[in-house]
Amino acid sequence: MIEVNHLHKSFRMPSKDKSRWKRLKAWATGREPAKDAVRDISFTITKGEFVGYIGPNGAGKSTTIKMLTGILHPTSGEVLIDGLSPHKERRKVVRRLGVVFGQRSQLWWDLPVRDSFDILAAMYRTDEQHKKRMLAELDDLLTLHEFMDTPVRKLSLGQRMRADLAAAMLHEPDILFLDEPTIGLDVVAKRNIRKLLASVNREFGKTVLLTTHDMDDIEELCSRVMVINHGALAYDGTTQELRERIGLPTILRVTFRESVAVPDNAQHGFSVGDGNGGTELTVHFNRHEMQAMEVLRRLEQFGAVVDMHMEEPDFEDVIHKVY
Ligand SMILES: Nc1ncnc2c1ncn2[C@@H]1O[C@H](COP(=O)(O)OP(=O)(O)OP(=O)(O)O)[C@@H](O)[C@H]1O
Repeated sequence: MIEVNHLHKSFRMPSKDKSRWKRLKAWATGREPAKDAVRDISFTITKGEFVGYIGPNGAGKSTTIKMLTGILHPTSGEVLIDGLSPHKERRKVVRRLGVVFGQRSQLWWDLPVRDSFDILAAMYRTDEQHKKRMLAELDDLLTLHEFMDTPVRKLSLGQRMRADLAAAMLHEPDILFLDEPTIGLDVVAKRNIRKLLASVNREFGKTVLLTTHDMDDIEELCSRVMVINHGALAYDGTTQELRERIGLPTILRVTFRESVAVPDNAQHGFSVGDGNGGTELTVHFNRHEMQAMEVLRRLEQFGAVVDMHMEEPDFEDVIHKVY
């Protein structure tokens, strides 16, 4: 179980004063300006939950995760992992945690995957038999044998993510922190990783906290989502309720062979945006109510369509809408 109570983190920022003396004085007296990266966050995650932790760049996600793992000390407030404080009892806590960073691997770049696992097993003092049993279980789940003897630098991104996931689970932690595990993957690899993450949660019973900028990750995997913005928790609830709250329209940009004039009519099922009267028209529609093909079919009554381009609402707009 993860308990977070009134968590706060502020960073002291170097003074911008031009005078070196004043900058030194600000540093020595602790009067440098402070930046609040995480502001009074509280939540509880119970065993077996799969929770999304989302927010725009700079919102405070990594800072929170770093406090949960004991890398950073909170300025105030408290984190408890199974009743233990990560920064006071770091050794005990890290045994219960597995962490995957999509942007950087915790494996040794030039070594075969197998050697990285050996090093990690030694670091966690996992005995040989236990390691073999765990690797066999993880191989069943993640098909590791395909690349066990390949140096990490030669793995595809999807394979590297599978190897990193195995590395994070080798010491059998109950809790996984996944920081953008699908970043950079193509559609097929993303789908595979999502399937694996779902099994890790359902079959292995791991509690998962997932940070991502990919709304599909959230929609497919998480029963609960927390949104953080400017360091504060803006939403904590089910994905279903979040989806309903979002309700932002999808944008369709359509190019017609000739200029069109489309009357803005609620009966269309879409609303007309920029470009009416010209050849490039923007329309907005709700994907939950109507499919893009149906919108196109209706638009074709007004002229021949030669090209189209669909855009989902911007992630940050979605988050703003959540407030
Ligand atoms: N060591 C640090 N010193 C000063 N400021 C920091 C430090 N680490 C983070 N910050 C600031 O705290 C705020 C929150 O940063 P954080 O990395 O937690 O955001 P994030 O939500 O993880 O963003 P991203 O999605 O871009 O990874 C940002 O304004 C960042 O500049």
